[in-house]
Amino acid sequence: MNSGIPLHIKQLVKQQDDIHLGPIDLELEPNMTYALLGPNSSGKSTLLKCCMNLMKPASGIIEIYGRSYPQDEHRIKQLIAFAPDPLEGCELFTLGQMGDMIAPWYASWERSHFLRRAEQFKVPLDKRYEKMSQGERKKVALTLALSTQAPVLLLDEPTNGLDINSRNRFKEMLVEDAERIERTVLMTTHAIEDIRQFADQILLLKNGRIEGPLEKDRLIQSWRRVWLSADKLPDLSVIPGVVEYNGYPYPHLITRNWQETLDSLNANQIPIVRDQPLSLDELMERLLNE
Ligand SMILES: Nc1ncnc2c1ncn2[C@@H]1O[C@H](COP(=O)(O)OP(=O)(O)OP(=O)(O)O)[C@@H](O)[C@H]1O
Repeated sequence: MNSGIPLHIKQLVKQQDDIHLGPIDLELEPNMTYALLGPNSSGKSTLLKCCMNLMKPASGIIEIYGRSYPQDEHRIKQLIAFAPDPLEGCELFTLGQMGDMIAPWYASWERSHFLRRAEQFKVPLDKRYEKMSQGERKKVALTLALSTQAPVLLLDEPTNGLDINSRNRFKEMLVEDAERIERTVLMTTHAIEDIRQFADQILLLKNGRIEGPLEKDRLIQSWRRVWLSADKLPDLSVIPGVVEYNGYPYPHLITRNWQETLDSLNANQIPIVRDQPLSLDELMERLLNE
């Protein structure tokens, strides 16, 4: 069992082409899955690569269980695994060969586990990466990363290109692993289904800064669309939590703090006709655009 913070980013700054990341401060807890969301080209993959020391930040410190680059690189590489999108420099190798190359890095690598993952994904061990489809390539990256059994897992758009069966197998693998090993997962994604199925916490990368972690279930409870009686409309300035009000065709508001809004509507004797949570899709869009 490792002690300390699985991934701790302190004051990271990175300039990459036309994007500027940072300063970023972030602490990830054990046994949590974090979904890192952000617009295209906002720097999500760049941040993951910095965590693997595949890209160097201009400044800042990245610690994995208290160990930092460059002095602890060897030990860190046993604690963290990365499924990039795509795997670079692997065109001529097969999954079997890549497994053999990676295995010595990880004390926790088990060949039987690796073979079972490959079988579950139905990805061939002897086909060269360059000849694989996009989905097969994704399964190679996931098989390798999961087989390390490392306590910190970085996944770049893990379900992008996966067929329905593979997606379900991937979910089963994460659940199965979570029952056996302590693992913190940080995944970038644009897929609402990934957020729904996998994420405990949401991280938003906006304008180079991280917002969050935001607890997914709490967000779902807090954000709500509320329809009001047209007879008695509120003075919105006195209702806390309201982020939007629309009078047509039926008066309704959107709140980011349902409990506070509810209490205030009740206190002001404003009748609620109906209320419902936002869809995850709308919720994430609003968070990203806020
Ligand atoms: N290998 C590279 N060489 C040069 N520039 C790169 C490279 N990879 C990414 N960039 C640049 O870094 C910036 C951030 O890209 P990054 O891939 O980190 O964004 P992202 O948020 O993961 O995007 P997406 O959601 O589209 O995958 C972009 O401006 C991109 O052009």
